Amino acid sequence: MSFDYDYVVIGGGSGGIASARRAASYGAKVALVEGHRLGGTCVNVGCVPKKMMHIAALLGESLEYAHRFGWDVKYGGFDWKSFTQKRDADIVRLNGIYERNLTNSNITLINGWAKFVDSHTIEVDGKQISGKYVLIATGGTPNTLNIPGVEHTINSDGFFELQECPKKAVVVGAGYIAVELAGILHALGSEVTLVVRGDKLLKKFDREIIQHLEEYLQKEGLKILFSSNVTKVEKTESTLKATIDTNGQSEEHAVDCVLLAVGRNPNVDQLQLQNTKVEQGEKREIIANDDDTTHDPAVYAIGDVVGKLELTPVAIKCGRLLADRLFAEKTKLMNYSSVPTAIFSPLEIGTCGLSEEEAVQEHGEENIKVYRSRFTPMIHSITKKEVKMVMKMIVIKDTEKVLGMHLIGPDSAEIIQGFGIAVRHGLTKEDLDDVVALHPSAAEEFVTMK
Ligand SMILES: Cc1cc2nc3c(=O)[nH]c(=O)nc-3n(C[C@H](O)[C@H](O)[C@H](O)COP(=O)(O)OP(=O)(O)OC[C@H]3O[C@@H](n4cnc5c(N)ncnc54)[C@H](O)[C@@H]3O)c2cc1C
Ligand SMILES: NC(=O)c1ccc[n+]([C@@H]2O[C@H](COP(=O)([O-])OP(=O)(O)OC[C@H]3O[C@@H](n4cnc5c(N)ncnc54)[C@H](O)[C@@H]3O)[C@@H](O)[C@H]2O)c1
Repeated sequence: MSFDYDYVVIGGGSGGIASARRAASYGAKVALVEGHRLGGTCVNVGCVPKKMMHIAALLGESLEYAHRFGWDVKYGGFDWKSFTQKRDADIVRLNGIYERNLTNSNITLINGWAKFVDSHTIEVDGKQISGKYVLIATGGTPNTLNIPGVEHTINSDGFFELQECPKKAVVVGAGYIAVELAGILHALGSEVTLVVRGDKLLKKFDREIIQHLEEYLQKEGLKILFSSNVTKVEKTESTLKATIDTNGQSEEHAVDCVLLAVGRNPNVDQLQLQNTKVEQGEKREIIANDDDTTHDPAVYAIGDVVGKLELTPVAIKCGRLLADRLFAEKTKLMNYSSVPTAIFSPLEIGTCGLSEEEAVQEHGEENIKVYRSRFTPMIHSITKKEVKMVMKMIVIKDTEKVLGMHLIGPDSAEIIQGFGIAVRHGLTKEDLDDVVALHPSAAEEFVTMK
């Protein structure tokens, strides 16, 4: 049987582009179909614009601190429009780079939404193409709530379209996106209420670290309502009215923005998967095996659409490893354990491996040991801001093999990327102690813990 292409990739986001380019580098004939903007969620409405806003928030904080370090700073406030225009222009620049990279890799870019005609055949705007292998890398879309007035709310996509900083905002959710966007909005001048269904933020993370975050955010003036739900949103003449139910008590809040960050759904609606043998799970995610195969032998799936670990570097790595296996006879599979990750809230959290709670559950409390360090970061010895840095290392008691490392404080994302190597490769506390400390730094605590 002959096909138009060796590899047809649906979705030009983090995973799709990485897989397409790796396949093309081995000489495969590749087509990539993208219905919207190249770069997908991460570049257009995710990691990249979010991180730019995180930087804007941190710079605002630095301005506050600068005069305590002797600088004469005139503080004129934050110009949301000017900043967001520059942010968006840079994203357009990135879209262009992605397009040029595809062209330079001899990949055929097809603009439009793909649907399956059969396992090997895709239709885009009435035109059909076939591929020996087809990759689904269509990512996800924001979830919503079934409440009256939901049409007046926005999600994370809408957040990046805001033309001005809302004076008052309600953010619903307790995951990565809710915490990051609430924290960033607060730091950029919004009065934020975070509405959390349960009794904690980020429930899969190390509890002690998250407690520190919860206390910090509240001390900074961000209001967190636990055991709460937004039950209704109404549009009034000048603002929105959000009804928030807390333990059965209802209260109305006049706000400019209600942002829902209540999880994401796999982006599968347009694919017409019924024309393939692909099967889906409870949340409609595509069921993919460890080698990214689906129930259809011609179709593979990676990234957010399979819902295993929704992070850009995970989608990229999966995409590249898959291309290695399909077109270069390599065998390596994705390893989902000990993936480092960060929260930019904007106080940073870095984490890799098991939380203390997970370690207790997996190994038993008597078999683990926790090293901790809690100190004032050097910058705050002068700013006098009362905020501590907390670092934790969880090890197996006998061997002192590192199971997890977690920290909260400035530069935590940068720090955990390096120390992730220790967790991923099963190093021991002794191995870490063997490394000479870099002084003065916060990171040195991880090689000097007692
Ligand atoms: C607000 C936010 C912040 C985030 N921050 C981070 C972060 O800091 N770090 C991190 O690691 N991760 C972050 N993420 C997660 C990260 O963005 C995703 O894990 C990553 O983008 C997933 O890549 P993907 O290739 O699976 O899908 P995507 O990047 O979503 O790409 C899928 C692409 O497929 C296209 N598509 C869909 N259906 C079709 C179709 N039928 N035909 C043609 N094209 C189609 C879409 O238009 C899209 O461009 C964030 C996400 C959000 C929402
Ligand atoms: N810094 C980063 O790396 C980063 C940043 C943003 C997103 N991401 C990735 O994107 C994924 C999606 O992020 P997310 O925040 O949308 O999802 P999430 O799974 O992290 O959190 C979803 C939140 O929504 C809440 N929720 C669900 N239904 C609800 C309801 N009906 N009412 C109230 N609350 C409800 C959940 O309790 C949870 O707190 C993350 O899991 C992460 O992998 C990563």
